[in-house]
This record gives sequence, C-alpha cells and structure tokens, in this order.
Amino acid sequence: MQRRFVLTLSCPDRPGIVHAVTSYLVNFGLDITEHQQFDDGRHGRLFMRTSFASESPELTVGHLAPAFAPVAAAFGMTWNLYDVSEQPRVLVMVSRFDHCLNDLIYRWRTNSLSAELVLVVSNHDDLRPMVEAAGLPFAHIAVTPETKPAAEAELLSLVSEYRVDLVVLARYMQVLSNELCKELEGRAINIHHSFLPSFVGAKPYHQAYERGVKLVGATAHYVTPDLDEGPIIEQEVIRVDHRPSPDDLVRVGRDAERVALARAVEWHCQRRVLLNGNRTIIFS
Ligand SMILES: Nc1nc2c(c(=O)[nH]1)N[C@@H](CN(C=O)c1ccc(C(=O)N[C@@H](CCC(=O)O)C(=O)O)cc1)CN2
Repeated sequence: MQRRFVLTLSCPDRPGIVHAVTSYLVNFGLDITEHQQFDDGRHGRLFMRTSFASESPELTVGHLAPAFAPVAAAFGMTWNLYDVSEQPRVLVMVSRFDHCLNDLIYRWRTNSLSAELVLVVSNHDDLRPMVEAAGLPFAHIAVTPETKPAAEAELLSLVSEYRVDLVVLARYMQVLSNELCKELEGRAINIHHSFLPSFVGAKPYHQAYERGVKLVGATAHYVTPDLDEGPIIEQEVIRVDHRPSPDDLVRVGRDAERVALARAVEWHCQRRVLLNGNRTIIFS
C-alpha cells in the first residue's frame, strides 16, 4: 500500500532549491507524483507544492520531517509536510441560511470532500434537525454583544475538544473578534456573498441591486479581523440583468456561494493554498 505525502514550502528564491528538495526525496526513495512552483519575482520568493509517494507503508511524517528540517533551515524555508491519508477535521459555522452547509454535507457524505466534517456550530437552533439527520453533532452557541466573549471561548473549547484543523464560516453572520481571528489565523475560511472588493458587510445583494451591477458573485477568503478583507482563495460570478429583485439576487447568488466555498475548502484541504502576504497562491 502506497503512502502519499504533500510538502509545501516558500523561501527566498535562489538557485538549488528544487535540487535540494528532490535530492532529499530521492534519498528516501520517494516518487514525485505532482510538482508545482511559483517564482514571485516581485518579492524574491519561491513557492512550491510537491506531492510524493512511498512504497514503504511504515514511513511517516515523523520520519520524514526531522530529515527535511536541515534542508529547510539551509534555505530559510517556511514549510509543512502532510500525510494525505490524514484528512483535515472541519468545524462548520452557520447562522440560518443552509445552502452552503447543505452542499458541504452532501460532498462529505458522498466522499467528494478531502475533509472530515466533525461538528456544526450555530448561533441559532434552526438547523439542528438537518445536521443531526446527516449524522453530525450540532452545537448551539447564542451570541449577543454581551455574551460574545463567552461564546467565543466556548467555540475555542470545541475546536480543541474536536481536534479541529479548519473552521468554515458557511454563512455565519457574526463578526469574529480580533482575538478569535488570531487564534484561527490561516485555519478559518469565510464565504462572503459578493464579488469582493465590492459590497462588503451584511447586505451585499441589496447593495448590488441599488448599484445595478450586471455580475453578482461570492468570495471565499481566509478570516481576518478586518471584515471581508482576508486573503481571497476563490471567487464565482453569475451574470444578471435589470430584471432580478434583491430577493431574486439572493436566490441566484446561492449557487455562486456554495460553489466558491466548496472549491476553497477542497483546495485548502488538499494543501493547494499557500499564503503570499495578503494574497494566495493556488496550486490547483
Ligand atoms: N472577523 C471577521 N469575522 C467575520 C468575517 C470576517 O471577514 N472577519 N466574515 C463574516 C461574514 N460576513 C460576511 O461575509 C458578515 C457577517 C456579519 C456581518 C454583520 O454585520 N453582522 C452583524 C450582526 C448581524 C446579525 O446578527 O444578523 C454584527 O456582527 O454586528 C457582516 C459580514 C463572518 N465573520
């Protein structure tokens, strides 16, 4: 049985990086199955994602990582090494709109999501029956301005209890505090229901209607303290004309939201998203 791994890295660009990485892989008798790199010449950094396989079923990240550390240190790399068989554990947060949650649950139930959904958290109890019917645990954490610190502490306790690797805000309509964003940095993805940077905030479809745009869309991005300003992972748009009302745009936009979020979650969980400042590199 083959064991499969993914190495992602970034470092100051210079000759010899690919040679050093492939020599390390050859030394372990590892077979490269996919390789992508991007040379960000404007910032002098190289970004790389390499997936590889081993015929030795007992070989683990525990063996590979210590051996790679000196290679990484020599080039000043920021790096991660993953065992592909260990799927990220995902906590999904939602308020009342269920279309993105439903889509993720369907992909999970049909094994077409490279992630393990482990818990759904909501600030309302409305979606408990649907979630529990899908065989997932549901936690209702009510949020008011007064209770937000306690609510966020309870969320972090669940993140630890369920050993969560990724939090997905699938139309969760509460603004996370700076402290919570810091705790979840690089491991929380939100779907914003507009084609950013247009129409940030809570009612983008009404803003879009008033502006008379001919494209509406959705943006999946990493969550940062600055609302809807995080690094963008994926965007989807749909052409519209003068006829749709704001409520029609809400309905039309659902497809863009669920598709953009599902793609972003899948790419993140396949280790295909690398951060480059406030931007992303997608090795899709
Ligand atoms: N720190 C962040 N928190 C959240 C982000 C983010 O980018 N950074 N994205 C939002 C989702 N979102 C838009 O995509 C959004 C959600 C909620 C609001 C808002 O103004 N909420 C009001 C309350 C609304 C309600 O109770 O229904 C508020 O929190 O006062 C704007 C944008 C998720 N969180």
